[in-house]
Amino acid sequence: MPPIDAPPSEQPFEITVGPNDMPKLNMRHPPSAQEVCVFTYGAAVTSWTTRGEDHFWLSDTNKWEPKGKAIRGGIPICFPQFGPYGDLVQHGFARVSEWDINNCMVNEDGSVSAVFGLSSEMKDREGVQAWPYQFEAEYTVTLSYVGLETKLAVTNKGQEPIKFTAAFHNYFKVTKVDNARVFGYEGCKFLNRLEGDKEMPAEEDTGSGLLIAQETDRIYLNAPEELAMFDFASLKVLKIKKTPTLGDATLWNPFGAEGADPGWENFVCIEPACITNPATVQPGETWVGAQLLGVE
Ligand SMILES: O=P(O)(O)OC[C@H]1O[C@H](O)[C@H](O)[C@@H](O)[C@@H]1O
Repeated sequence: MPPIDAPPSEQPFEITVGPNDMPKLNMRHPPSAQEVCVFTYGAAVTSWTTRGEDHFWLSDTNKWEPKGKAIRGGIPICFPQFGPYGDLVQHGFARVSEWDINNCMVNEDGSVSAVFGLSSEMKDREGVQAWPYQFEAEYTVTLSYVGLETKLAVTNKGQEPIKFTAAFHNYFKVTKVDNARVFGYEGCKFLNRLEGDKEMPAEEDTGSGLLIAQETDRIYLNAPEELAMFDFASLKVLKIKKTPTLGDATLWNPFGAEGADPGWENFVCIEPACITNPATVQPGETWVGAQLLGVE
């Protein structure tokens, strides 16, 4: 790690403000030339770079107003509800709530972590009161030699079991959606969200990955712990490793459908999630879901 008097560009943590004075944390891991930016609004990762190259797509339409609208791009956190499956706002309140920065640390192995917190005690935070449970959520973002890890830990602080769905809504940047091939979903059945969540059989494994050639909105069931995406133009391989607690994974691109973000051609959403088998947390217990992202 850099010495304490290292130049500002090498310091691991820097809290600054983004558009409209929205607080954000820049975290660096100089030995691997990685950097990540996380806004406290939604604890939203908005960029992750290796040697200056960003792997996340961020919409040009973002208004950067912390007023109930999620930042589109990066990694919105869907919690405690994925999509419209429940009584809460679409994808839950975590992505439209202001999170605290609980801790920033250099770990023993030289990796760096930032920990964000949101709990039912923070009654002033957007949406929190709409969920009738006592909870403490901790979101840890870590940069290490292997890549970027995001980890959501949810502790039940109440007296009754908590049930929720969640996802890391990754917006991966691609040169063009049809240059991308997704690997890992071969052999998995999926719910087709475009056909009322109809369960579809697994597609044939062609060995050359899945091409998105039309509007796609799917929840893959029992998705493997490792997924990957290859971009033919940039020759970039992106690898996703997820914990078994995130049994599902989605695949989404609106492909120019009505209302699609004008930048739709440049992202593919692959979202490790627990949707079809919601998480249940007993009083006093903690549920943990994590993903590790790497690029080659
Ligand atoms: O527009 P948002 O609420 O951010 O949701 C964006 C997308 O998220 C997920 O990928 C869902 O499967 C899609 O159905 C949804 O359109």
